[in-house]
Amino acid sequence: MSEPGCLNLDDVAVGELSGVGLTVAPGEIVCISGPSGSGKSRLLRAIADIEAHDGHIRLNGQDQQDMTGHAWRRRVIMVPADSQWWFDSVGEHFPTSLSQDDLKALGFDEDVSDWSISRLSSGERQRLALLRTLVLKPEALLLDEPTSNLDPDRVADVETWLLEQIRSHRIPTLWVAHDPAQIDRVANRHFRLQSGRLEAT
Ligand SMILES: Nc1ncnc2c1ncn2[C@@H]1O[C@H](COP(=O)(O)OP(=O)(O)OP(=O)(O)O)[C@@H](O)[C@H]1O
Repeated sequence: MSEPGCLNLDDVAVGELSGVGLTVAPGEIVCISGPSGSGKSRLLRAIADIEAHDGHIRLNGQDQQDMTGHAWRRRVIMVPADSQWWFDSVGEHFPTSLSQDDLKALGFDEDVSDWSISRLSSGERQRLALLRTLVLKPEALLLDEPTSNLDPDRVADVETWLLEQIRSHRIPTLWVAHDPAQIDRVANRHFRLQSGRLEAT
C-alpha cells in the first residue's frame, strides 16, 4: 500500500449536483449533511465509481479514470447504509481471523464468526459491515450514515472505534451524517448539500 494521500474532488457532477470541489486530507473526516434526496448517497457512489458522473476524482494524485473500477474500489471503499452479504456465515466475509480488540470495541465476542447472516440485527449488520471494510485497509473511506441503526451507547462505541481507525491509519474520510451532535463530535469540517451544490457550513 502507498503512503496515505488526499482524496480530491474536482468539479464533480452527479444527478442534480454539480461543481463539487473538495480535498480531504489523510486522517481528516469531512461530514456531509443535507435534506433527504439532496444527493448525498449519489455523491458517495460517484466517488466509489459505481455511479456515472462528470469531473475528476483523485486519490493521492491518481485519477479514478486511469484505473479500473475494481482497482479503484479496492482502495476507495464505501460502506453503504444497507450492507450486502453474500455467504451464509459472518466469518466467511472476512479474509483473516478477527482481532479481539476490534470485536470487543464493536460489542462482539469471538464466536460472531460462526453466526449466520440471517440472524443479524440491523445494528449488528452495520457494525460488522464497518469492520469488514476496515480490515481491507482502505486508502479512502466513504461512510453513508454509519451509525443510523445503532442505539446511543453503540453510537458512542462505534464513533470511538472509527475515529481511532481513521486517525491511526490516516484515512481521508467522507461521512454522511444527519445528527448535528455527531457532526460536532467527529467532523474536522462539515459541508451541506443544498440546491445542487456543496456548501461549507
Ligand atoms: N440512479 C438514479 N437515477 C436517477 N435518479 C436517482 C438515482 N439514484 C437516486 N436518484 C435520485 O437522486 C436523488 C438523490 O438521491 P440520494 O440517494 O443521493 O439522496 P440522499 O441525499 O442520500 O437522501 P437520504 O438522506 O434520503 O438517504 C433522489 O431524488 C433520488 O430519487
